[in-house]
Amino acid sequence: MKKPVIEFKDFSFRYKSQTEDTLKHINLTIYEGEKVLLLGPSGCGKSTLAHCINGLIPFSYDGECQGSCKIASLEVVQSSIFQLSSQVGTVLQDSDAQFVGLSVGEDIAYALENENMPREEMIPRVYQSAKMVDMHEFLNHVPYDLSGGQKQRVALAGIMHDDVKILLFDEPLAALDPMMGNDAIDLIDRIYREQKKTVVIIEHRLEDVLYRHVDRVILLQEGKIIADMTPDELLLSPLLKENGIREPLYITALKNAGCQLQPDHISHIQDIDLEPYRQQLIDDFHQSIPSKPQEPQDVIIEVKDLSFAYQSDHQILDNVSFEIRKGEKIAIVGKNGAGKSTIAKLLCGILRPTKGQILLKGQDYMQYSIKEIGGMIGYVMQNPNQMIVKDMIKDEVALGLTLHDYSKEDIEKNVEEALKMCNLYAMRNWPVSALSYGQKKRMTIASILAMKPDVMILDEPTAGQDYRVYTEIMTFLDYLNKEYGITILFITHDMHLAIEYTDRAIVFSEGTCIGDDSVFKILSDEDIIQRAHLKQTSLFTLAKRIGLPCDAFTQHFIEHERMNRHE
Ligand SMILES: Nc1ncnc2c1ncn2[C@@H]1O[C@H](COP(=O)(O)OP(=O)(O)OP(=O)(O)O)[C@@H](O)[C@H]1O
Ligand SMILES: Nc1ncnc2c1ncn2[C@@H]1O[C@H](COP(=O)(O)OP(=O)(O)OP(=O)(O)O)[C@@H](O)[C@H]1O
Repeated sequence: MKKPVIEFKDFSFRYKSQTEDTLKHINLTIYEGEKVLLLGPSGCGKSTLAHCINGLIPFSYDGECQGSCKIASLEVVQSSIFQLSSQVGTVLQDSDAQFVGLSVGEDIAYALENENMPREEMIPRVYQSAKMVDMHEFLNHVPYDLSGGQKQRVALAGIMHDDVKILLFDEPLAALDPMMGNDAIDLIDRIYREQKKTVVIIEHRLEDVLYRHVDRVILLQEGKIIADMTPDELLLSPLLKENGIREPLYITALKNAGCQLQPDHISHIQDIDLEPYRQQLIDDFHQSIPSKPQEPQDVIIEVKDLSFAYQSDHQILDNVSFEIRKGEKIAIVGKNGAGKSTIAKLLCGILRPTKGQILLKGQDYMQYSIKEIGGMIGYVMQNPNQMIVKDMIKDEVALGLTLHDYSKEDIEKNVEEALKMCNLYAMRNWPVSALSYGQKKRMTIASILAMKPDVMILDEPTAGQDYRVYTEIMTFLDYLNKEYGITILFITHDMHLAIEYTDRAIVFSEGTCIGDDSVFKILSDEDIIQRAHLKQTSLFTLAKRIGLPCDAFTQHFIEHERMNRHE
């Protein structure tokens, strides 16, 4: 008989500053050794449910609980945070918020130190874990100097030693490069199988999580559980579409071609029997009409032989050169720590090159002040918490405009427009602290949009967003690009975003530029994929299995999606 380890019975929770319950009458039992995926649109209460499991509610977040929530037989409201934290290990969405050590090594060793493990035993264990996430060369580094994905890797390494029953992952993939994302899902799967832990994963990237077996998917909507089923059942139901969650790309491709899906291993592209769908996919593919390439525009940014080091003995970027033309949409892709955010900071003048030159509209960057560059090039950082200064949403979005001496009327107008565009207008008078992570991210995009820059650089703009918001943000950026000619650079680990919304990819690996071509060509190049830790989407796998050309098949899919969006 399976033993329940997480039990919610008619459980509701209301944050102190909210007038309505965020979680409403939750009834949910998760059994020992199960792997469960928690899905739902942004703001539906996934992280709030996670906070109840790891004890942050009621200990760190003020509010009112009703009903019962038992974790490993402990009634949460009657237990201490220490009792609960010895049962649950958490990897958070915001990797900055979870460091406890002063160095990477100390951080990974934390759980072992708590167990009083002797040093000689601990050192090889820490090295081994760091090696599993490819961070063994960073053991002496300060966590705060790491790239976003490197921080997330350290958090994953740390959790491997936790002697806990339950492991909770709140968007573990958001900052990881595609190859590491796969490795992380493998790693979680291994811990689940070998150590028989109960695993709860919150993640918008359904397809990436389903890469390995999941027992159940729980779907949350406006604080209520609306579905609890197997992945196959969920993929066959209309629930994903109805709730604004992106289904795996190969499923969409099969549906686009008019295939009637059968309930047969459809949650794994490798296992699915494609015979019943083959002819339909081929016929649909042959109806493709390729779109016309765009005329090239003037160069707006020119990067020449650029090198950069944070510390003189450690080169981060080495002799990087590329040009960006007005109106282009470019994906900057590559391995965690390759230097993508560093290049973004150089492009918007926050950092200055150690060697080489950057030209903006034909003039050397050195001739502009940081404020002037900031008016022309907007940068939306990866972690919204690193950008936020003000307490109130409206003030935060107005901040850049105020600093650039815009008139009161223009500030009002631009802020209102940007908030509406980012679907935050209804929350304009809220404090920033009441926003979910995904909502905060949208607010930081609104702050930059309000400035109407020539070039926008967005570092993982859609990480942590549900598909509805993802599509809204991306369609909107597409509109800004087409209507106003704004040049857009996306730093992204999301290969679907790259193929669907950009025309060109610049690829970085270990501080050098190893590829600069159309996204389809880049993702057809096995060598670049390996070196830059990229990943072919499931569309490539589907095309390969059917025997169609991968890049043309992907392009056909993208054209179809674009047409659907504009209908
Ligand atoms: N500390 C807080 N105080 C008040 N309200 C909050 C707080 N944290 C979250 N909320 C509200 O609770 C709702 C659910 O937030 P939660 O973070 O659980 O959502 P989520 O499903 O994890 O969203 P996302 O996918 O965007 O991270 C949101 O509407 C948010 O505004
Ligand atoms: N302030 C800093 N001081 C010292 N080293 C730093 C600092 N910021 C970043 N680094 C190092 O520079 C390298 C490049 O980091 P960067 O953030 O540019 O990578 P990235 O390609 O954006 O990675 P990710 O995909 O993980 O976000 C990494 O090895 C990182 O550890």
